[in-house]
Order: sequence, then C-alpha cells, then structure tokens
Amino acid sequence: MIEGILLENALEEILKRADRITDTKKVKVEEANGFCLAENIYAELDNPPFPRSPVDGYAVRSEDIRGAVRGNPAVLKVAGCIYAGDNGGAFSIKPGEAYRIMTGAPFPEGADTAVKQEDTDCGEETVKVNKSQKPWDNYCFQGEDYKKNSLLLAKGSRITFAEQGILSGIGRTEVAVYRKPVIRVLTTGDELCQPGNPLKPGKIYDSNGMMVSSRLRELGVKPESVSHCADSEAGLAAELKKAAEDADIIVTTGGVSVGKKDILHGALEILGAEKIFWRIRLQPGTPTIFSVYGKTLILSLSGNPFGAMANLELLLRPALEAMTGDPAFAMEMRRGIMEVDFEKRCKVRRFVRAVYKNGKVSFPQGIFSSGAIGTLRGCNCLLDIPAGRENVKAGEQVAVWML
Ligand SMILES: Nc1nc2c(c(=O)[nH]1)N[C@H]1C(S)=C(S)[C@@H](COP(=O)(O)OP(=O)(O)OC[C@H]3O[C@@H](n4cnc5c(N)ncnc54)[C@H](O)[C@@H]3O)O[C@H]1N2
Ligand code: MOO
Repeated sequence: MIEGILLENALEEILKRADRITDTKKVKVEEANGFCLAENIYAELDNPPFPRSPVDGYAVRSEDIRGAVRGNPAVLKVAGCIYAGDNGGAFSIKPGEAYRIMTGAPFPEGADTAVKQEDTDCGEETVKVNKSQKPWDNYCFQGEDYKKNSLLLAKGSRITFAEQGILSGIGRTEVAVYRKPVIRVLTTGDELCQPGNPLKPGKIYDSNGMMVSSRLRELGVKPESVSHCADSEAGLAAELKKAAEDADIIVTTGGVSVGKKDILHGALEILGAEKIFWRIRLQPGTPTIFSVYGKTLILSLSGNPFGAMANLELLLRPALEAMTGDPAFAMEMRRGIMEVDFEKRCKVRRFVRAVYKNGKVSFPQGIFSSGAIGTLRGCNCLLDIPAGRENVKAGEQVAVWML
C-alpha cells in the first residue's frame, strides 16, 4: 500500500486496474442515450431514398422554362399534384408539363427542378412560371445525405440525441451497445440522517449520497444503488462484499481519516480487499483510499462534501473513460485569468471550487473548506493551484478543470 501519493501516480494506479468493459447488450434506440456503440452502423438505405423537392411549387423540366421572366412567363400544363408520401415512380413528366409538388414529395420521372410557387401564378390547370432555373436547382438527389452501405456511426462512439436520430432515420429500433460500468454508492457515518426524517441533535443530513449519485447520473452512469451504512467495520465489510458481487466500482464516502470511527480501514481489511493507496498529496480529499476486491474497484472518498465531490471528478472520471473508452468522461482543462486574489494556505496541490466565465475565474461568496457545501452552488470548475504555490493574484493566468 502506498501512503501519500501524487495525484498523477494515484491516477496511474487506478487506470492500471480500470479494465475496458467489452460485454455488449442490445438496447432499444430510445433507451440508448449515453451508451457507446458496440457495432459499426452502416446506412441500410440511401437518404433521401428518392429524389425529392425542397420547396412547395411546381416540378418542371428546366429546358421548358428557359428564358422565362415576369412579363414573359413560360406557360405549362399542370399534369397532376404530388404530395409527400406519394410514390414518385407513378409520375412521369412530358415536355410542356408541370406537376404541382409539395416539399418532401418525390420528383416525377423527367423533372430536373422545382420552381417555388411564389415564382408562379399558382395556376391549377396551367401554370405561368416567371423564372428560369438551371437543371438540379431546388432538387434533392437520392442519397445526397448518405448513401446505402456507407459507414454512419463508428463502433465505440457515444450515443447522443444525434446518433439516436440517425439510427431512427435508417429504421433501426435496437442497437448493440457496451454495457456501462455498474456503480454502487455507500455513504458511511452514524451522524447521518436520511432526508425526509426529523434531524436529531448532533446529526446531519446525508448530502453526499444524493450529490455523488446525481453527479454520476449527470455524467451518464446511473448508480445501481445508493445506500447508507452505520459505523460498523464488520457491517460495512458485509455491505461491500454484497455490492462487489456485481459492481465494477464501489464509491464510499466518509470514514477514511484517522478518527476512532474511521471504519473504512478496518472494513477493507475484514473484507480482504487490497489497499492500493491511502492519502493523496492534494487538498481537498487528502485521505482518499483506493482499493481493489476481486475485479471491483473501491474508491473511498472523504466524508467532507467538497472532498468527496472533487475527488470523484479527479479520480473517477478518468477511470470511467478508461472502462468505457468514452472521452466524454474526461475533464476539460481551460486557462483563465483570476479576477481576484486567492489565498492558498496548504503546501500541497489545491483544487478550489470556482466559476469560469468568458476566460475569467471568480469565486462564490462564502467559505471554501472541504466541509462547506453551500458555495458549490453555481460553480462550474475546479481551480488547480500547484503544490508549493502560495497565493494567487488577480490578473494571473491559472488552469481550471471544467466540471
Ligand atoms: N487528526 C486528523 N484529523 C483529520 C485529518 C488528519 O489528517 N488528521 N484529515 C482531515 C481531512 S483532510 C479530512 S478530508 C477528513 C476526512 O474525514 P473522513 O473521510 O474520515 O470523513 P468523516 O470523518 O466520516 O466525515 C468528515 C466530515 O464530513 C461529514 N460527512 C460525512 N459523510 C457525510 C455525508 N454523507 N453527507 C454530508 N456530510 C458528511 C462528517 O459529518 C464530517 O463532518 O478528516 C479530517 N480529519
Ligand atoms: O482533504 Mo480534506 O477534504 O481537506 O478536508
């Protein structure tokens, strides 16, 4: 077990053990958002599947309207009307004819352009066309969006609304995806009271359970369970063992420091988990423990809400990226200019909740200790102040990690 590790090395230790998940399953397209594709998706048809009109107007042969101008229009016989949904193969245009046509409707055989109805007299029997058009003006070609058998979506890509639209656009209702990591969240601490119950003296409401699970859901991995465990080493060991039956990752909060009820150490020992590291040289969340039990990674975060939250971002997101191959989990680093001074008291690398906007970095009003939760509101990044640095001054350029 490594005691006191740099963040970079802590990440290395985690990533070494964060194996890529290769199990696949079929899901309905409507439920596929956030999964990564486990198959290449090829177009099963041309899109559009037939040449179609992009305007409401008249399908014509461009040679029949050559030289037409207002005052000297081309006059054509209206041979019929074609609506979106009609079969274009059933219509064929002859010289001197026009078809009334709607947006999205198939072109009749032989027509090579559609004239907007605003450029005509909107005639029913015959139509006066006041404008000349080149062949293929206002003409959507079959397959112009994509051709049958072309690669539309590559295996491994994350499915968002756009991919779901594309899948529906080729008529798919199901798709093969990689299963997401199974995560179980356990909060610990006898002082915790679950929201909805009256708060007894000395107790506090459990906010970590909600915050951690909600953040995981926001990131795209809804935890399988969120539960609370009392401060009993044997009890927690049993809970961890049960959770590890199917979990790829167990996230715990609280009980990782040196207090008499900091039970993670004892519980992990009873469980027989291999402790990989304890204590990262950063603030907040210094006493984080990372251990492994069988194939399950156990990330034990500090009970202090900001310690838990910051370490979830810094340690779990890279692990999720490695397990899924999905770069959407990675944190984005930006550079910004400090709007005010910030006083850093610790020697280690420090992450501070902050607001990044238009290249400027500012802070919420209030306190920033790792036990404070109120000032998380509105923050969208973690300011990264390197080890050894002291105060950071207004006007300085700094690095922030976007949440
Ligand atoms: N003698 C020392 N004391 C402490 C050290 C140290 O090095 N030597 N480290 C401090 C640091 S840094 C941190 S961080 C905390 C970590 O403590 P634990 O992870 O063991 O967490 P707890 O003691 O269980 O809780 C800390 C704090 O957070 C509150 N908490 C816990 N769980 C929740 C929850 N689910 N929702 C809301 N709040 C929660 C808890 O009541 C405590 O106030 O240790 C320092 N001490
Ligand atoms: O490392 Mo702790 O989260 O600062 O208070």
